[in-house]
Amino acid sequence: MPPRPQAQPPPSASRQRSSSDPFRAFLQPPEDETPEQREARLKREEEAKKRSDNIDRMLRHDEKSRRRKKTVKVLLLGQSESGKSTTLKQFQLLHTPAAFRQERLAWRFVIYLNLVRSIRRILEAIAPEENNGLDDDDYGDSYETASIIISGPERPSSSLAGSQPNYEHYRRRLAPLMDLEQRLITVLSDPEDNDEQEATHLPSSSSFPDAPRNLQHAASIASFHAPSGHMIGRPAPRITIPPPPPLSTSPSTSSSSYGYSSFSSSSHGNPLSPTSPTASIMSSSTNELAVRTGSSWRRHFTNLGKVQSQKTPLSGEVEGWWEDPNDPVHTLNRSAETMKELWRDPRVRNRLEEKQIRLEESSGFFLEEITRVTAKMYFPTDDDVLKARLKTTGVVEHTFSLAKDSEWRGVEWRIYDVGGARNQRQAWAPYFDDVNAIIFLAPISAFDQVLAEDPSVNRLEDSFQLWKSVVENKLLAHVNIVLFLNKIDLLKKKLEDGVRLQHYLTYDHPNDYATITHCGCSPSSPHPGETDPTCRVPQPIQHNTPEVDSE
Ligand SMILES: Nc1nc2c(ncn2[C@@H]2O[C@H](COP(=O)(O)OP(=O)(O)OP(=O)(O)O)[C@@H](O)[C@H]2O)c(=O)[nH]1
Ligand SMILES: [Mg+2]
Repeated sequence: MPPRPQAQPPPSASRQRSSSDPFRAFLQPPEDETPEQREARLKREEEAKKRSDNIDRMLRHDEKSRRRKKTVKVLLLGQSESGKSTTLKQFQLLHTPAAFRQERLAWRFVIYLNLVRSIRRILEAIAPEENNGLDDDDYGDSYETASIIISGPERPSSSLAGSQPNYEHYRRRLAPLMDLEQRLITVLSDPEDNDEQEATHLPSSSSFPDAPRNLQHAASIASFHAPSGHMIGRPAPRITIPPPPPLSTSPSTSSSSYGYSSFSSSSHGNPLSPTSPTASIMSSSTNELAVRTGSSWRRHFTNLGKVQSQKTPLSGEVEGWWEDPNDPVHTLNRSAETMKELWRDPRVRNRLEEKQIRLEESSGFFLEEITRVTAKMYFPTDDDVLKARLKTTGVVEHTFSLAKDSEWRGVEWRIYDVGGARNQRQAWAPYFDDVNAIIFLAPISAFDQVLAEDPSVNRLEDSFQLWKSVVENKLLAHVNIVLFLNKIDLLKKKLEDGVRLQHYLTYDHPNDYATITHCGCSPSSPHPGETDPTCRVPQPIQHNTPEVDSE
């Protein structure tokens, strides 16, 4: 009889355990197991353990990747120029700073265009009445930005009232900038782009066109991009929710002096998908330069940045863009002194004040930085990029993770930035179905402004109606909605400058920032007027009320 294996417990003990653990007894080796049988059994057990360990490992891996793939989808909503793209840029700067900085140089042309457009707006404002609007045929409407102010009866007037700025002097000397504007638009627009084919590059600075293109070119780009009249044209009064497009999971890549005054959140989440597969930059002479859905505009910019950043301004070894005689920086540099003279001219300032044009509320930031921005080796700072204005059309997606934050580690954040102009809002609805959170931006400084796309509508009124449509939308009943009251710096400045809220709202309280920001607004009641009947939005002038319709 073969000897029992040493590790074999005595039958009595085995029987004892078996009374409490039936599987144990079942797994016990037979009492008469031979050494060969034992060796084979141990081998089988070892293989089974390996298989089991593999399965465990796979399960652990699946669980990890399941956790890693957890996605939080955030939609940025709000009217045009409310600050959605700026908020997105702030997210990018915070969480993907390397990618943000890689694109900085490419923003140079956008900043130039912002500056040149501000100069054009000033020239339009100081032009003699019969000449007002420069060449209207060429330069389009004058209400392209949010800086249009509703007439208020008591604007402070200056002792310079009546004295005329020397329009002809400025017009002649700044004429090259007016040409440059169109050249910049041409460079930033992509004539090859269409709805079927993404354009993939922008010309480098050396291929900057020498002569301004016919303005119809830019306009035709804009209209070319208008699918069924949706993207361009008069505002759509209602938003109807089309059936959700197929799920898209493709990610695209794409703080500052700004701040938010307060936020309230209401708890009221499924897959989002871009509405248009195409992307590009588009513009027209009558509209702001706009960026379209998707990633290719960023690719344009990144490529442009790469081309130029090979010639780093610090290396001193290779030529920089400033050595290219066709680079727009030279025209800007030559015109810098005249631009500064224009911007500092008290008669000009007075005329802007009379016409209630506040360039600082749109792309006018760079007027304060003319020397730096027009320097030959100008390299945009983070803050410059944050302030640069590029209107969004369609939906732009940005993906990032909070790697260092343990609580959110492994979670993918997807932020969707939409165009906020009225004719862009129909692109929002397909995203309602699958979003986890909405950040709604309301620029509270806009009480004395009208919509660029419809000058009969007060911007604050539009923001309220839009907010109401969003919070009342049934599809968003379970979505976390955060309200950012934005542009508080501009509100403060406006109030300090003596602009009175009561000229625009039914309001009977002191005209100071603290009182105004607390009047009738609370997290539970974000609509002024609900808690204080003396503080409410003015009755709308006849206009198309923006609505988000879930039918
Ligand atoms: N002063 C000030 N300017 C701001 C603030 N937030 C945004 N801006 C500026 O307002 C302008 C419009 O901001 P965007 O972020 O482009 O607005 P948007 O909501 O994306 O607009 P659309 O793309 O047209 O829908 C830009 O020039 C920003 O730099 C703010 O808090 N204060
Ligand atoms: Mg935008």
